[in-house]
Amino acid sequence: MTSNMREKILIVEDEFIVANDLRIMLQKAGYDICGIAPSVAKALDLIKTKKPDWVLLDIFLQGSKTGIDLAESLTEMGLPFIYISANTNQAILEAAKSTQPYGFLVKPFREKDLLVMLDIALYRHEQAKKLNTPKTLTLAEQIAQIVSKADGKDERLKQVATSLLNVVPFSCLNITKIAAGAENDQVFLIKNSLNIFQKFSFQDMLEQVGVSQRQYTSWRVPITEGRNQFYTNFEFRGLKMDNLWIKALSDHYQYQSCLSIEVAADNSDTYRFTFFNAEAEAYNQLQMDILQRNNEVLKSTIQNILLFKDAPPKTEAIYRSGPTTQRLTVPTESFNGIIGESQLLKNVFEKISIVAPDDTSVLIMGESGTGKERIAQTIHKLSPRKSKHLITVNCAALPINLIESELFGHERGAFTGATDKRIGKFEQADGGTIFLDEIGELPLDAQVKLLRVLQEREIERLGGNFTKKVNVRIIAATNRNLEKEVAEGRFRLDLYYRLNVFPIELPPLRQRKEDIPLLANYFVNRLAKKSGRDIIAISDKVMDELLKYDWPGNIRELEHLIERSMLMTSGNIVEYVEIPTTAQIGIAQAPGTPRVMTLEEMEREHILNTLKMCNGKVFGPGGAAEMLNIPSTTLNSKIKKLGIRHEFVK
Ligand SMILES: Nc1ncnc2c1ncn2[C@@H]1O[C@H](COP(=O)(O)OP(=O)(O)OP(=O)(O)O)[C@@H](O)[C@H]1O
Repeated sequence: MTSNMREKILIVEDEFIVANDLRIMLQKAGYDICGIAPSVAKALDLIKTKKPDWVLLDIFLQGSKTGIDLAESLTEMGLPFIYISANTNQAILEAAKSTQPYGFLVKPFREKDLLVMLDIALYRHEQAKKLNTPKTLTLAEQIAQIVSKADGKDERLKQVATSLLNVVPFSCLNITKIAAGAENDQVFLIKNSLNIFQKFSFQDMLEQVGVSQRQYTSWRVPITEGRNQFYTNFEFRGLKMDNLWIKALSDHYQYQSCLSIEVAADNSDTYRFTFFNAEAEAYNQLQMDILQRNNEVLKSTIQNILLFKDAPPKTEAIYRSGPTTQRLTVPTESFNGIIGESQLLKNVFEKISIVAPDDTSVLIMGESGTGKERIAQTIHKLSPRKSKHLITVNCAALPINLIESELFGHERGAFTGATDKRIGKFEQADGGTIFLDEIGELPLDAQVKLLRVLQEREIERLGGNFTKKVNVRIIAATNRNLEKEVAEGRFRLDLYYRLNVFPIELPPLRQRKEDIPLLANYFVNRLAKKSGRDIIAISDKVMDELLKYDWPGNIRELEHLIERSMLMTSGNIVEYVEIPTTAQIGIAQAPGTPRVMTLEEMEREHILNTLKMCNGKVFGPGGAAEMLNIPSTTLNSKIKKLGIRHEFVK
């Protein structure tokens, strides 16, 4: 690995012994330690006078300011930093993560861990500088974008809730006006098991929880309760005793902690944001500080979304209503075969344009069906390697015992059954690009070998005793949260850092609903051409239904649904679409007459139940495939097709 050995490092740490140990280790490795600061104030002084290249910082320091406060100033100054802390509390990790560090090392650590972490951080920082990587949007930037969107109020509120998840973990957000008798001026955003938010009005919520309006009124819910405070464990139980509404809500959804913050609107009304969590210790002062610093952002949510009245439905649309003979304007391909014009997708196009011409590794993150493979194909197509192969490997579809031989090849006789020599995918991709889909599924042994390819650019066939140089660009994709996989020991940290040099996050379809009409028309047109039919339009009613649905299976689900709708269309206008019911996607179904499940729904439910029984295990003995008596590759493709999310699959 190449390190820039004379990098100047500032250590911000209040425990002298730890700081001194760090200094000795780093100096021995050739770094220049330009100072040790026990507090944020001292650190800021030293930064001015000593001009470090890097900062290593602890979280809890002398004085009232924390390392997380300092991190914000470092970001403004463009100074890269790594946390070194003994604290592994989930809430603190979340708060630290929101400051976008180059790494987090947990004390006590081995000297080797420190040096590897720094080496990788330096490498990533160099790459980021070289590529001028657009930094991930801050919360304020994300919310400014959401506020200016044309989406309806509820949709934008749900998007705000999703963005807030980056700085504070919660399963429910309640925004309420603080005034006597203003209980109707409140909304609840509840996260379901698929991480999708649903909006409930006060009345809806009373119904959900099973509380009558009269009960609520008789409880005299204290209106000033919870001003800028967080309640965990004991205190939360105390709060429930004082506030029967919070008790009813929390008992119903099993919340065990909450955090409340007040925000004043321009019209002098005050609103309270209360976050609820099922963990008993989800909240602490750090998150409160972050939210207080973002007070303006919360205020903008009230001013521009909550108090905003939805305009009557747009009349201008590219789809047509009623029987019509006028042909649809079919979108031309927006960006090299990727359809969509939303701002979120345009940000992705910009990133692709920056990274495609380079050899940098790319990590594409996004839910299943968001188009990760398509993005990988586009990057390859726009790169100087376009005339060479793009080899795709789905790491989840490979049987565990064959993964290494698939990727790196094997010599004849390398293992029982290896009757012939095999050229692995890396060798096949030599000169071109390899796309490693579902990289999060790669077993740890294969991860070690992959790391070696990334570092040394060489492979070794199984059973071979020589190494071979390969010139391959790596694009990886995942629909898992790789950081969580790292934290739980299933994914190597060093490999994560190597792959995460240039991350591209693909937003789910529900966050860019403005792309739905374009995509729907594109699929109708494409399928009509393929089947030689003359289907020319989608009715307004169908398009409205498409726009209302949350699309847990994203673009793949939309494509399948359009395909099915077209089969049921006899004329030349798509007038019927069978949107999956909420019951199918894991949300409680509204009361009403029970309906008969379709075979596909039954299949989905049966697979989900089996996965739950097997703790998400698909392959191997005791796995879901074995129980269902089908090949694991078949089960895997059914899981994909039915839009079963990876939370259910381990
Ligand atoms: N922007 C787009 N425009 C047109 N078609 C798209 C777009 N994005 C995805 N698709 C289509 O949607 C389907 C799913 O896309 P893709 O296979 O790339 O998703 P994925 O994120 O890789 O899914 P998975 O994680 O399940 O492998 C494909 O048929 C693809 O062609």
